[in-house]
Amino acid sequence: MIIGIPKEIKNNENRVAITPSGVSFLAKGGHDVLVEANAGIGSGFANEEYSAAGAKVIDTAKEVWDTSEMIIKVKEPLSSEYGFFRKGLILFTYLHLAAEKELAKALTDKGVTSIAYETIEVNGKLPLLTPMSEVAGRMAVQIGAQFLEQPHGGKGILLAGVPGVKRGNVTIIGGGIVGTNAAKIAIGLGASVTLLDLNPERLRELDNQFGASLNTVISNPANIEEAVIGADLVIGAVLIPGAKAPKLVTEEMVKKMSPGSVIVDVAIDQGGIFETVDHITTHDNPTYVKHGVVHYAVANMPGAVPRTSTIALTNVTIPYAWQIANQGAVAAIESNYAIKQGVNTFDGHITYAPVAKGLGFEYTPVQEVINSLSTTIV
Ligand SMILES: NC(=O)C1=CN([C@@H]2O[C@H](COP(=O)(O)OP(=O)(O)OC[C@H]3O[C@@H](n4cnc5c(N)ncnc54)[C@H](O)[C@@H]3O)[C@@H](O)[C@H]2O)C=CC1
Ligand SMILES: CC(=O)C(=O)O
Repeated sequence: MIIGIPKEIKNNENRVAITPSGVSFLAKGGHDVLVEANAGIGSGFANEEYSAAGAKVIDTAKEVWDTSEMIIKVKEPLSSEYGFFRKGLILFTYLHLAAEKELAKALTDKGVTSIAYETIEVNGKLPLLTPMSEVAGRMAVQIGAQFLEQPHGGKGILLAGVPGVKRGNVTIIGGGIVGTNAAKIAIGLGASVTLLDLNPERLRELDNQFGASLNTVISNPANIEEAVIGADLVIGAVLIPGAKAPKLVTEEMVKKMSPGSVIVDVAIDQGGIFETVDHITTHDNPTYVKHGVVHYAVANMPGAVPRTSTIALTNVTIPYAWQIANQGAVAAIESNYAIKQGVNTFDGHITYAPVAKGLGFEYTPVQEVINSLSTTIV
């Protein structure tokens, strides 16, 4: 198969979808890998390393998109890339379509086979989301600590406190991968940490893992309000796979937070959990202040630590890319349930139920679409 790796174009997105060792693996398997010139520079991988690994380095994004049967990316295509879509093209990347109506429309209008990293599922877990959630969870605390500093607009507190001065309060909403990693770092910094989740079993596991250094609280509106109002830093880490994130923190709650507190809405890629987060921010301009509270809502946080993130991401994506490249999309979808769960659009249909519901579009199971096709699709 011809596999294309365009350079990422989102603001400060320095990750790349494949490392030179990933290229070598695919190339040795007989696949042609086209890498756009300088796609790996931000992650510290030079064009020459890709060439040496067996890739063909291509000057323009257009040539990469137009020549490839499968495009592997990191982030969702931006509108300037929609013109490259065509029927049967396989797109393997993060998509977060529940928060991206125009993209969902463009993918279905053009009949792209889009396979989203974040909905590939194995035993109820999301293995292609996990490493980036680990990165973002760990980053959320260091970013929050930075914006609590007065020169960065915060109230001027040190999360760790010092002898004789109390520690800062960190509230984490959602106790999955992001939440657990945020808790680990916040506890390590010496903050007083409260974590809320809907799932009592998850809270039990976290209680066993962190002991008395973590307050675990069941998530409901009253408990969220209490934990948010008393916090210096609130981290949004909720996920309902594929679906738009629920707005759990209301504007009234944010108004009651003390001035100079900080919100880091990691779940912004699925729409965010704070009513007061009304737009996605960027690494260039990461925060805004509303009701005296600093809001951070960057949807590609791992893009700021690209070397770590690229290696962590490609560790988990390459085996799936390998299977899709070897078998073609239809056979890979039919033979691997994890890949089937990743398919968000196929032949003009939305094939992932929570995305369809979130966008108000019709849902068609991918197997139904495949069965209805009389012609063979790659
Ligand atoms: N902004 C960024 O750069 C990045 C964002 N993310 C996003 O972070 C979010 C969280 O991801 P993960 O931790 O991997 O998900 P996860 O599935 O591991 O954890 C989500 C947790 O939310 C809990 N939850 C669901 N409804 C809840 C409610 N009403 N109240 C409290 N907890 C609730 C679930 O029980 C689960 O424990 C996702 O939207 C993910 O895409 C991940 C990586 C980077
Ligand atoms: C999960 C995701 O969207 C990211 O790492 O950018």
